[in-house]
Amino acid sequence: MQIKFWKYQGTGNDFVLIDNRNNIISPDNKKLIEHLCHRRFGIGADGLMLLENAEGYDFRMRYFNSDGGEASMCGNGGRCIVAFAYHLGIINDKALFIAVDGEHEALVKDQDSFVQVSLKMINVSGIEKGESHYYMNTGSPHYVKFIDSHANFDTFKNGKAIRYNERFAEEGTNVNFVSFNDEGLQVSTYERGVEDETYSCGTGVVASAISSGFEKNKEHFKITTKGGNLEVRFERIDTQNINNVWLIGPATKVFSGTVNI
Ligand SMILES: N[C@@H](CCC[C@H](N)C(=O)O)C(=O)O
Repeated sequence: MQIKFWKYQGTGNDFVLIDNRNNIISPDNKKLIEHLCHRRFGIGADGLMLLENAEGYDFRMRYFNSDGGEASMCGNGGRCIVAFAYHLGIINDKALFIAVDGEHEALVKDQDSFVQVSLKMINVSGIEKGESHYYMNTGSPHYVKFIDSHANFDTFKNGKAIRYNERFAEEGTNVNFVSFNDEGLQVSTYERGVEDETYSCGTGVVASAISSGFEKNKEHFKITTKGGNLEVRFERIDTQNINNVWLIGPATKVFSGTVNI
């Protein structure tokens, strides 16, 4: 059987998108999802998303890491699926959708070669502050560590060591490294479920901005990632509660095609 797919990327975090409103793919088919994301034997992506019907919402987002496992929230994926819904004509300049972590609003600005998507993320609470790290859930779990510079820094090696340490080995965590520059922040991320450094991670950039906000007493950051630039805004209620979190950046359709499944 052949199915149609679309490939999108948001600051280099890349995804296979499938319009699953007619249930053409079973979300339980882990092997197939892993195969479609494989960079040698499949289409190749950090993750796969199914756009599905959801009563009371424009659509449901189901996100899978490239290992085929249904994962927690993906911020860049959220921005890309909003662009996908816009290109399919499901939404105009606004969206309200449901994902694994709850409902999300989004705003769309068409820039011809890409779509600028502002995505409202969940409120963040229960923030852990350690000697040299922050740990929080921004839709997905994120460990954030500040480093002096990204020059010659090995995100894969250092990220993997934290992701597989005694505390995180079983459940996994995403690991972000943050350095400050004149523009704002530079962030690199090791992602669980991809088990590699990705070019960008939306929920990771949000966790990095919230952590940096405590250090710099700010509520708005411009962020550089390996795959491009993002912006994060939020409102700090107190040391444990962050509300009105927005992740803003480009989402681009790369190509579409059909694949045998
Ligand atoms: N790339 C994502 C995060 C995807 C989920 C993560 N790998 C996990 O399993 O926690 C993003 O842009 O937020």
